[in-house]
Amino acid sequence: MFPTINFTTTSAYKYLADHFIDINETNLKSLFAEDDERFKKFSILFEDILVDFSKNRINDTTLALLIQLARECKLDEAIKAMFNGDKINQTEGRPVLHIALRNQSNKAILVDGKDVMPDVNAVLAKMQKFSNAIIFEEWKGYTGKAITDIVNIGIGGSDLGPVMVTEALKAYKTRLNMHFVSNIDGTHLAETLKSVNPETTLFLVASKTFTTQETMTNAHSAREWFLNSGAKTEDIAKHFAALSTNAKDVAAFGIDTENMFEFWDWVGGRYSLWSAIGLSISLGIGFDNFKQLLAGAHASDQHFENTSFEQNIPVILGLLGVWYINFFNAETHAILPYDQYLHRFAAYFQQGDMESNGKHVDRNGNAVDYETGPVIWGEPGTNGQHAFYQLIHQGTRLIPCDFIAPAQSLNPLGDHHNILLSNFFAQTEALMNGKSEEEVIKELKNSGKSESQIKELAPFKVFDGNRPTNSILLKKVTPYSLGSLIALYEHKIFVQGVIWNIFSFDQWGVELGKQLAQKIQPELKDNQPVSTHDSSTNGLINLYKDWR
Ligand SMILES: O=P(O)(O)OC[C@H]1O[C@@H](O)[C@@H](O)[C@@H](O)[C@@H]1O
Repeated sequence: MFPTINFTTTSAYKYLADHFIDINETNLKSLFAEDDERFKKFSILFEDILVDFSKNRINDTTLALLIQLARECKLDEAIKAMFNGDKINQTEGRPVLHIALRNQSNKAILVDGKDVMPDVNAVLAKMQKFSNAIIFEEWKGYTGKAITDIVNIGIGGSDLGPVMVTEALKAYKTRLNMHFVSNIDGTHLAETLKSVNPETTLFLVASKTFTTQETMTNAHSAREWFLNSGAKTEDIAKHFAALSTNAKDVAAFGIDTENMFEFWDWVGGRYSLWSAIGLSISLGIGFDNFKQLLAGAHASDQHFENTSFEQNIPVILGLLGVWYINFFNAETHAILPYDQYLHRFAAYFQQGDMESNGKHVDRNGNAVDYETGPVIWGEPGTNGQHAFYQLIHQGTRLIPCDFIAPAQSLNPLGDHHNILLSNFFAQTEALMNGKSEEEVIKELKNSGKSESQIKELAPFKVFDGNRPTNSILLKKVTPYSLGSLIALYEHKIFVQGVIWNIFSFDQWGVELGKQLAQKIQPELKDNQPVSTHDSSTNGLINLYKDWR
């Protein structure tokens, strides 16, 4: 296991703390003015993805110190440990091997002395065969009709990845209509079932554990709906498949284990879209495109594993995050894709990042005395511009943002893409440069305002600027480039977890609410008032009982 180091005790941290005082007084604009090479120096081209991090509040010294910090925290050893299959998810005693799921090199990866690749490849082959049978209409429903609709029932990692990717790659869609049901709110399933026909619908019950309450409740209700439509129990085999690590419970549910697509406990839920959980992706965009997604992610894995820290995108992005969170006290990080297809990208990484790095104890079990994972949020541009960008431009908080855009549109339509991209370029420029009082006054004068009006209005129109952004420009959103992009973000989260000395691959924080809900559920069966909770919880439950 790689060593546990409190990053605030490293020499790099101390140098960074001093250096921060200088940078905090330096303006990004002047950093650009001083250095013609800044863009060249602070951007990385990786295949068809350009990551421009030059509009960050850094100079050569900052970057060198951040990299020293990574070295002192033994990031190199941590990366090796993950790729080696060491049990780095220590609190659950498991390795972390989503990289094996997309290991196109087929190099052996050992878990407890056994190469996992033959099993990974066998499930991929099964997914290919199944996807093709459904897409090309060899597989028929119980009345002999081809499948037209897929309903994926899952939540968290068994939902967000497939939703995000099938939306992002809609332009590559097969003939199948995709639906995703996650919420335990009956509305989600009921509304979905209104639009599908039991004879032509395939349900994928996606759950790593196959015990998640929301998913199992939705799956049982879907089965009941199917059987109520006139189908028989033996017809379930044609209309239900399971994506899970839990063969026993899959069989108990009544799903033929022939229709079970397996994965393993070394795949974290929020890192599972590359596994059998990706079956909905493979059905939605075709297996060859799913393979391309894996290939793109594999390229990023190799980049992460083999590139020097100075040129390593996840390392740089991760360290920049640490710089803002731990030195500038930034609390949030916005992900802003200028691509409608990527509209669930930020939502996906809310789980990816916040469930991974929302931790308050270090790897020794001690409470940390520094901040860890940020709040991740975002919406696609330009919608965000007309909603919350006001706060990013003129609010009191520092919000580092990632701007993401493709150079080529998948729907070239008049001048739309140039307009979209002009906004993409303009926003980061505006956030960096801001608008000085002088400029504002000049502008107001030119618009014919009086001296007193100018004096009155000017303060509201000033933009401080100096607000940091990354620009990620993709040539085009393809299965391959999307796979690469997702994996770069995954590894960024890993880098930050190592610096913060926390376990990024467990998620104990989701358990308490689940436990309490299980205690409360039986109390809701009758109309007797409850008194076993605090007065607020009692009051709410009792009013609910009155009102329902
Ligand atoms: O895939 P299953 O096991 O249904 O879990 C679904 C989700 O449950 C949550 O409570 C978390 O643990 C997530 O990490 C997970 O993705």
